[in-house]
Amino acid sequence: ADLPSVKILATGGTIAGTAASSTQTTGYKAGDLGIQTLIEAVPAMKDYANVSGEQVVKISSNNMDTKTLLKLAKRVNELLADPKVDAVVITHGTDTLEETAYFLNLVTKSDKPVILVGAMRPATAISADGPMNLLEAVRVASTPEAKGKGVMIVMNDEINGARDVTKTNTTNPATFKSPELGAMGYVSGNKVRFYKQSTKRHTTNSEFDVSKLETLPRVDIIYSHVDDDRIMADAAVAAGAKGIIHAGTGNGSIANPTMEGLKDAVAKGVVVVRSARVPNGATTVSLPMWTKAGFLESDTLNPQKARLLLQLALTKTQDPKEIQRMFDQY
Ligand SMILES: NC(=O)C[C@H](N)C(=O)O
Repeated sequence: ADLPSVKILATGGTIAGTAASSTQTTGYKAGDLGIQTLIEAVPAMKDYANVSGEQVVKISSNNMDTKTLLKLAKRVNELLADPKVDAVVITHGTDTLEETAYFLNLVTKSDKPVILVGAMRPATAISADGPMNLLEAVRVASTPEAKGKGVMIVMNDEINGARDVTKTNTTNPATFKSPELGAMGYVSGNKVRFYKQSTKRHTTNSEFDVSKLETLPRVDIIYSHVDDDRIMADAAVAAGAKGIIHAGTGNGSIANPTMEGLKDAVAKGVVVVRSARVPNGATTVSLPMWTKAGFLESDTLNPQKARLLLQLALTKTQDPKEIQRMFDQY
């Protein structure tokens, strides 16, 4: 009775996936099972928390969209404003798990724990990873130390911070890692152990607010490559993009023809941010002409997270200096 109250919001994903046989680990139906079935599969959760569930959507997370992100964020804020709710756990597909986690890290108005969890094997598989992951997510959510650390992903015995975590393997259960910057903690045996946390702004220290938003500005990602040209930049502008994230080669480098397209985009009022297709390291100014062109830099945010930050930034300002400040702080 004295245990914390944890609300589990379910969105679908492989953790709720079903396949025809116990050996099938690809080609299954993601998001098939409802939240009640997931809760019933892990009775041990009641040793750590009073859990209750709520189904938000039932999707495979490759289909996540702005509408659902905003709906989820608003519901999380509503629940955490309730003194009877101590923490929220969100079950989610792994494909875009890092994006939803980072988005919530920026817009959650509470220091109560918000933990995202998924699975790489469907619920019907031998050695399905979902039930243990869910138990560990609830355990972390119920730990007093989890408060105020920002949104986290708990999977495969690791606690990773929303800002630095990324999916690193297409099929392996040990897929969520914070390369180089490292995990925040472990769920190890009977202990939840924390070692570090991000110094970046998040949750109660964030300036972003979704409470009055119905949509977000369009921001496209351009992935650079050998033989790159300006066609994607022109297409983004034609589609009405208010921002472009350039996933550059190396330290956010840009091919000359693409550079021309992006310069024209800036001239039309589009905010261009240099990120990188390289998984580690901060994007810094390596050529003065990129600064002169008005391009901003994403720091260590990968392109998909830089996109979300730019979308939120554009709900507040168009001023490149202000937006660069945000990239430096979040
Ligand atoms: N492992 C998974 O959850 C993958 C699935 N396609 C999803 O993101 O919903």
